[in-house]
Amino acid sequence: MDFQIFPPEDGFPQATVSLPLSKSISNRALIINALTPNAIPLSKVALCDDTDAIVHALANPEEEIVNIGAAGTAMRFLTAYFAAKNDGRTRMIDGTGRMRMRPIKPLVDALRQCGAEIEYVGEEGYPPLRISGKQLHGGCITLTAGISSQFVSALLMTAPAMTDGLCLTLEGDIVSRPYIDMTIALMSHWGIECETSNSNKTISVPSGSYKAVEFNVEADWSAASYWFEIEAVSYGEIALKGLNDKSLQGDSHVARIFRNFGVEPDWETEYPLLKLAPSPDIAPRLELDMSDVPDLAQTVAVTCCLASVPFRLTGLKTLKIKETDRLGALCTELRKLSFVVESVDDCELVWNGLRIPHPTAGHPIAFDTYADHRMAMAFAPVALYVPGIVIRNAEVVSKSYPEFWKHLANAGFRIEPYPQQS
Ligand SMILES: O=C(O)C1=C[C@@H](OP(=O)(O)O)[C@@H](O)[C@H](O)C1
Ligand SMILES: C=C(OP(=O)(O)O)C(=O)O
Repeated sequence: MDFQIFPPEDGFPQATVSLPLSKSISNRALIINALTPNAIPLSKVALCDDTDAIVHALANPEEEIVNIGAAGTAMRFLTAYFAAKNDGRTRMIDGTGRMRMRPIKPLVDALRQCGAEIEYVGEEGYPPLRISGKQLHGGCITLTAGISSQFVSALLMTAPAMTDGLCLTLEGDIVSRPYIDMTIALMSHWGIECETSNSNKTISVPSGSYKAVEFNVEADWSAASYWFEIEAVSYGEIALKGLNDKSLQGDSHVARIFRNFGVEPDWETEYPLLKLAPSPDIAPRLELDMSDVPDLAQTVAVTCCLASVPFRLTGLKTLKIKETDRLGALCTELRKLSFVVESVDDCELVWNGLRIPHPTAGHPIAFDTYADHRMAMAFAPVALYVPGIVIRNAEVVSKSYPEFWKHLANAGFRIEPYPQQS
């Protein structure tokens, strides 16, 4: 379904938004709980496709084909989990067409070194995989850390179930480091302490049992980022229910990034209220290394364009292997708004302020979403700038934030189905 979006009539979005729960935290908590003897069930987890994929797979261990859809974390975490599950079962784990293009070789190689039996069903290095669950021995291994931190998290979480534990040395640059720190922090909550050494490049995990504990999942800071974007271009009144200042999520960094646009959360109010300074001191240009916060790249790039802030975002090499090639998708879609944004060396996104009008032939500007929830959510606020834009295949938001459109409507936006073009 395609949606046409109009801003609130008075131009000021107003809402108290009940943010979704963090899918990254939910997915880790579910895997760790599944490895915990007599675990205490989680009272709430994120309600979204990526978490549903893990909930379903864990609840149906007899299924021979595990379909995780488009969820990268589910593919990587469950590969390690099922490889280390000593139940003698063989399962095939598969996902969408795009998932079959997302690399998994470093994780498979590492698990094989730990004793796992995993085969590629199709192309070498990519899902689907055939996995036979067995007792892994673990040991000392090295892993390239520049493709996805999810490989590291998957290995760490399953390591206590390996007879010798795991000593993991990360090679090369480390992408998405805060997600590794999140994994280590959650394992500690469940009673397993990882030790880091060698400038944080070596992580040792003892063999042992997680302890049954209670746990509450935080609200999702990546989802909050779209509300920061809305505030930055509208002077709205947006309260973000459930948002935690002291968060395990690296994407909480969005609060610091958005100071560059004059937006700050007020933590003194009942729910954190986003505030835009009356005469915001907007950065003339942004230079940001995004390697710790790749999921914020779309939000920041679109906001910069709408706020006329030229930028250079670096550390983006993983964007090409996410739900879509996000570098290409951003350049193509921002071009529809006249912004000439360029991808440099497949790892940077640069806009020097150049704008070249893009003909619309009298039609509303329609943004393609490439089966990527973050494309839909980052471009929706453009309606404040060009009323009546269209977001194609708007249902993609269900990957992490199914209620996004409902929340946008609650904030005063008018959202109408738009006839699909053939
Ligand atoms: O571990 C996680 O929960 C995630 C890690 C990141 O992936 P990469 O490590 O592949 O960058 C991030 O983009 C993804 O949305 C969630
Ligand atoms: C990259 C993402 O998810 P995943 O890698 O888990 O599919 C995301 O949610 O932006």
